Amino acid sequence: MTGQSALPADRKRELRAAAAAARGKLPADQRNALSSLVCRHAAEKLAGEEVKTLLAYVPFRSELDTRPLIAGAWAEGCTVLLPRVIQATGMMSLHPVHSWEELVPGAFGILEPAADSADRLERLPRPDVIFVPGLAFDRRGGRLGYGRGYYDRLRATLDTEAALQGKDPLWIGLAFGRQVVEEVPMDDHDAYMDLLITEDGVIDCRRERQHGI
Ligand SMILES: Nc1nc2c(c(=O)[nH]1)N(C=O)[C@@H](CNc1ccc(C(=O)N[C@@H](CCC(=O)O)C(=O)O)cc1)CN2
Ligand SMILES: Nc1ncnc2c1ncn2[C@@H]1O[C@H](COP(=O)(O)OP(=O)(O)OP(=O)(O)O)[C@@H](O)[C@H]1O
Repeated sequence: MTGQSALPADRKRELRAAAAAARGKLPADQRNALSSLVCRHAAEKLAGEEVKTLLAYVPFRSELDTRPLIAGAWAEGCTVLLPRVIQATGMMSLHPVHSWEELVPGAFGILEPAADSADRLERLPRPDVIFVPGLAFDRRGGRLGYGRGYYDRLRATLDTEAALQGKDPLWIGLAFGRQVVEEVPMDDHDAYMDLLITEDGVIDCRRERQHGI
């Protein structure tokens, strides 16, 4: 990693580049092995939580491969929602997906539900769990994404709805252990994770924040 600059925006940019490079250096076979470990920890966590609906993401570039987690959720009869990026507004719409065949390459080449996918979040049960991608995380639940704020905006939207419905989804960051850093610089709008899952297991970020560690 390079030395710290004074401004959070500069530090984020530096960390983004370093984290993307570190993740990209993982050979594919290791990435697959670590991904299945992370997915196994995540599935175990879900089994204990009575999850009916979850929001997942389909990996791109050298991201952790979440596909075993999605396939496992289908097998368990969970409703799996996947996001579709709406570039014009910076928002994401959420759609139930039942098979890989329903996906098409969308913005940034990420596999997403097709644009004409009928169901939207408004008419759906809210996700009980949200799996969040990221370039880097810290143990307190700090997260660094690609810098477009999609998940921060989703959080803001869901928080407004939660105030009406009284139900908060569990936010879970998924990452390789090498993506966990000492501290991610966080702005006011940045959403903290509740849990972070790596190949080493589950980190309760809420507890880490409470105990100031
Ligand atoms: N698998 C997956 N799906 C996801 C996300 C993710 O991180 N992973 N996102 C999480 O938010 C959203 C997509 N966000 C993205 C934001 C920026 C870039 C991107 O290519 N950025 C340029 C930086 C320059 C620029 O801003 O154009 C780059 O990285 O080269 C890609 C995806 C929604 N879906
Ligand atoms: N709730 C929000 N409403 C409007 N704009 C927001 C909101 N949250 C974040 N933004 C904007 O999004 C931009 C990117 O934020 P940030 O650098 O934290 O992205 P990120 O979390 O790394 O990216 P991503 O979530 O796409 O992976 C910032 O310019 C920020 O002002």
